[in-house]
Amino acid sequence: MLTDPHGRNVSYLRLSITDRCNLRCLYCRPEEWVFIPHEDILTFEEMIELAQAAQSAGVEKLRLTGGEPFVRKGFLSFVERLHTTCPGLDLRITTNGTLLADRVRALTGAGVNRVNISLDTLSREKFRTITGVDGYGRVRAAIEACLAGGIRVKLNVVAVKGVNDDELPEFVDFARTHDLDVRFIEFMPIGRHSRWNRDNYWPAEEILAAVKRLVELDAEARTSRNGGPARMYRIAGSGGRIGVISAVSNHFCATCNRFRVTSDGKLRACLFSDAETDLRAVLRDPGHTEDDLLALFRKAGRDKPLGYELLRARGKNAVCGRVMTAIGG
Ligand SMILES: Nc1nc2c(ncn2[C@@H]2O[C@H](COP(=O)(O)OP(=O)(O)OP(=O)(O)O)[C@@H](O)[C@H]2O)c(=O)[nH]1
Ligand SMILES: C[S@@+](CC[C@H](N)C(=O)[O-])C[C@H]1O[C@@H](n2cnc3c(N)ncnc32)[C@H](O)[C@@H]1O
Ligand code: SF4
Ligand code: SF4
Repeated sequence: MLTDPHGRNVSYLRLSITDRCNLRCLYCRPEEWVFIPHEDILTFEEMIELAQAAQSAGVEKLRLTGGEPFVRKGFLSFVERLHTTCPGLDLRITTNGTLLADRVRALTGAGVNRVNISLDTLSREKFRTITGVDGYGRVRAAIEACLAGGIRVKLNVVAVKGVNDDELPEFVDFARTHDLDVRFIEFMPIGRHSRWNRDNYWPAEEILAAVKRLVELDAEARTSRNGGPARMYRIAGSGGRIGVISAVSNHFCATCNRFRVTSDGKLRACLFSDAETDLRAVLRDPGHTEDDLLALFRKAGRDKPLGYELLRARGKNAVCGRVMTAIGG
């Protein structure tokens, strides 16, 4: 088990499959961006080796993210191989949902039965404004296909004042009528060109207060030890839940259980820290063994920061330089 000086254990790894994406969400990355060169991206074989090493180090849950994981050619066969090679690893995916609708059966066959889908608006027009693409219908179709196919869905909504604060009632209604989790994520000041500012930042407590004016909420206890940072509330009389991820206002770093690996093989012990450990160099060294990777994991664990301290120290700048599409969220 990987532990750090703050008494935290790492049991959850987020692996970015690619930094490429078919959307250009305004809160996530700048219009123009230089992608990581192809040869620097880990091969699927390298990713599988990494997942095996992580499992040996005590990782129980692996989230595949991006960029958009489904844009990478061969992604589904990779998931299948991962499922076979690392039985027992809880496989999850975070996706924008645009390429998902007709892949649901293949996903369940590959052992994935929980998917987090990002959707920041319930308006087709606004979707186009936020993402630059007319893809709203495809995401809605993916949600319906997942629910019909037995995949549990959580919706991720990045809460941006002046963009989607007017849609709170519609999202609450969506959670209630679809019996699913809708989680509002505080907009984080990530990436050198972040559009984050005090005016568009919508704090979780304000969101919760506004939801409580609409419906009665019952706080839910955390049940999974590999769970994420969301605080969840059940909408009274419904199977739907509302959650907040208060990454800026109310840090959850004291219980942080995760590492991240970027698609170019850099281990980040904290989302907010650009301190990275180069796993790719080890993976591409013909003489390497799993122990070499484990030694790097342990070292990164020992140096894992408390992200909120970095947030506090950032002044007016973004908390880190890498963009979200490259880190994986
Ligand atoms: N600051 C911070 N934000 C996080 C962390 N983990 C996830 N997030 C953010 O939470 C949002 C939702 O992330 P997801 O990819 O759905 O993952 P998750 O919330 O861990 O998912 P579950 O395992 O289903 O709870 C994204 O914006 C992430 O950047 C974390 O450790 N620190
Ligand atoms: C970087 S995306 C990658 C996976 C996939 N493309 C998607 O959108 O779900 C992972 C998560 O990060 C969230 N995200 C991106 N930029 C963010 C920001 N600046 N603040 C908060 N969350 C952000 C997205 O909404 C998404 O839920
Ligand atoms: S990586 Fe996800 S959040 Fe970022 S632009 Fe793509 S779809 Fe949007
Ligand atoms: S900010 Fe860093 S330390 Fe805090 S919860 Fe997120 S990843 Fe963990």
